[in-house]
Amino acid sequence: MNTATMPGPTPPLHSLRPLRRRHFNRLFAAVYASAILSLFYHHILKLLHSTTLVSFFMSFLLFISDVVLAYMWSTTQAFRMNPVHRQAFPENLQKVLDRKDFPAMDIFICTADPYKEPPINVVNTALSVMAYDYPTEKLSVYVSDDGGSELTMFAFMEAAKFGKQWVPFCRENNITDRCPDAFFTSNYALTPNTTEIKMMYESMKMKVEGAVEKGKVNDEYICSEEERQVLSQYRTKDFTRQNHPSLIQVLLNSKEDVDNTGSPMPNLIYVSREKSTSAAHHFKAGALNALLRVSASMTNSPIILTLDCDMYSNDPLTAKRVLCYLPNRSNRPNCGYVQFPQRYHGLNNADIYAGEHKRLFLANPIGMDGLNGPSYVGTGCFFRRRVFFGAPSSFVEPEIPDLAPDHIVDKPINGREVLSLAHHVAGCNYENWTNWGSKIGFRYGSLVEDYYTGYRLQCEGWQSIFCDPSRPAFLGDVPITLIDVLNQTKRWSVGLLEVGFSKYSPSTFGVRAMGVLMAQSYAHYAFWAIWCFPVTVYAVLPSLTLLRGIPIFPKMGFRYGSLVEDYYTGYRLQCEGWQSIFCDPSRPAFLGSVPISFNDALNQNKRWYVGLLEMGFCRYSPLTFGIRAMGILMAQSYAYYAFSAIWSLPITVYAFLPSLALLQGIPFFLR
Ligand SMILES: O=c1ccn([C@@H]2O[C@H](COP(=O)(O)OP(=O)(O)O[C@H]3O[C@H](CO)[C@@H](O)[C@H](O)[C@H]3O)[C@@H](O)[C@H]2O)c(=O)[nH]1
Ligand SMILES: [Mn+2]
Repeated sequence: MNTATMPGPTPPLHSLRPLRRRHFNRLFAAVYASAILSLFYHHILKLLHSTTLVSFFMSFLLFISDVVLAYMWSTTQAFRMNPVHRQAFPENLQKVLDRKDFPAMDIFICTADPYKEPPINVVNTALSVMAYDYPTEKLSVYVSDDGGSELTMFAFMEAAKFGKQWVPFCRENNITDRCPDAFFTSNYALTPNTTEIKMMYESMKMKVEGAVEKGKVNDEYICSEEERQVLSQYRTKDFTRQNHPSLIQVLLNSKEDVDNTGSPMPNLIYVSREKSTSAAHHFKAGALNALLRVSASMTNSPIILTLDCDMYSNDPLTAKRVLCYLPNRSNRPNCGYVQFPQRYHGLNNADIYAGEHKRLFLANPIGMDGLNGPSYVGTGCFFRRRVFFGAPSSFVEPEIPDLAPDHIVDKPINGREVLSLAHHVAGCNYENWTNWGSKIGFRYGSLVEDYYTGYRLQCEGWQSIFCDPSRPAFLGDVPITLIDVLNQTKRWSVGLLEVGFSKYSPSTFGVRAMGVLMAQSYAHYAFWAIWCFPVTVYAVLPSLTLLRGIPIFPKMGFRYGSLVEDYYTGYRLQCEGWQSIFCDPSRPAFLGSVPISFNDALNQNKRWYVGLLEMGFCRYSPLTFGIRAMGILMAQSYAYYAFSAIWSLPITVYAFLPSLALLQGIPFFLR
């Protein structure tokens, strides 16, 4: 029975708390902005007063560098204006929603190359989500294989068998690490049960890795005529990864397949979209759009999770956590997706290479979450299927009505009718003359389809939510070799610049569509690559100018002397070892005039004090340099003057504090 219909207060599903530091951040931004303005004032003076071409050029480079730095700083401020902290309470879900009313979920896992992305890891990712703490018959896992490889297909045929043991094993033993590899490398309890399942896992792993090593599936591993037929599709003439027909295989069907306890299994569907060297395939965005359509023809679940093949689920509660927000339970009426941060396993604690991208994936999203919601980062993101079909208020109809997000599929997923539609929509020419990639689905036009798609969705008016539970929901691999990191950085920079300089640039189109602060956040990423300019200039220019003896930074006045040149000069002479004599005859040898107006006296005092303090705190301070140079007594005499300004502290305190204390009745002096 659904308790939500019973009277009484419903327990909260989530909470939202703005962080107190936002006040400080705003104040700091104001102060910092004025400092930047005065820096620019200095720069402009410097430019106007430069005498030679070389010094003008240097000043100009520094000026441009600082302009870039200031611009990037200004974009980061959008993240700091209103950071928020969110919490979900999945434990309250059962009081609000009956398990049978949980929405179905389609989970998309992309893989592209069996050699760079070992199939056994992809299988681990898939198993970790198939074992979600969620009604299994409502989960459908779709694997997109852009590598078009029999190795991946074989790995998933094995995974379908192993899953029938693994899913109930996790459920019955209430395992938290539902990614098999993570579980077997953790400190798990050794029972006959775990030893048995570990052996099954190891045997699957051996077969899959053995096949990858050989580059083809061994005949002895193929256990049925059906499997042989499936694999033979990859062995036809002219079959290459860039050129092959669409391959769709229902490996598990929740209506028919049961696990070893008799409970239904999730759907598991392998998809390798049609590829042809003459048709654009749009990389991952293309793969995701093919999955959007294939899944629409088979299950059409209202909620979609996208995952990179290396990002396994680290928390079985995640799907339930999402229900605390989606489809319509958040404070955001147009919430289109819930983004979890990218977290990684296998980094050392200090993460000395900053591979975790904490700013990108943790610090900045809480700032965007306080505005209209975080950007989409390609993985660990739960979407409402509806977001891919136009703005919240204007639905864009797909060309086949059966692909629309509200269409209910009531035919068996491995029936002829469904499969023929699925193959049709997985075709490489299917998207020609349609809205896919522009108004429908994941957007084409940038190498970073995730950023671009999230950006365009938010421009349409969709909002999002950032969900960062203390136990990471997903864990992925971080690139560890220099070449991989460079490649990734290059791909990201180019992709982001493509958006920055397109007609949908955040600084033009974006500002109008989503307001200044959100647009600034997106601009921060779009123009991420321009950091390289100031970084290069500041890395190289100072050393070059030093070699040429050209001063480029403003001079600090007090280094060169003191306002009280008399005191300072005498002091330095005595430090050098000169001595002196005091002569005070009874008739004054000289007479001067004394300042008599209050203002003149104040001015003189101020000048003296500042000059003396300059001395007291410079590197020739009587307290340090002086003691070594002239002995303690002489140094003390000079220190007496150098620090004469600090009299002001006790004088002020003794002037005010006793009266204040008296007024407040606080006893102050000894009785
Ligand atoms: O033609 C392609 C290329 C890639 N992929 C898959 O896309 C995912 C991400 O690709 P990867 O090479 O690992 O890129 P990363 O830079 O590590 O990924 C980050 O950046 C990508 C581009 O912005 C996003 O798609 C990812 O979600 C995000 O994690 C992987 O699962 C690939 O298998 C495909 O399916 N088809
Ligand atoms: Mn990756």
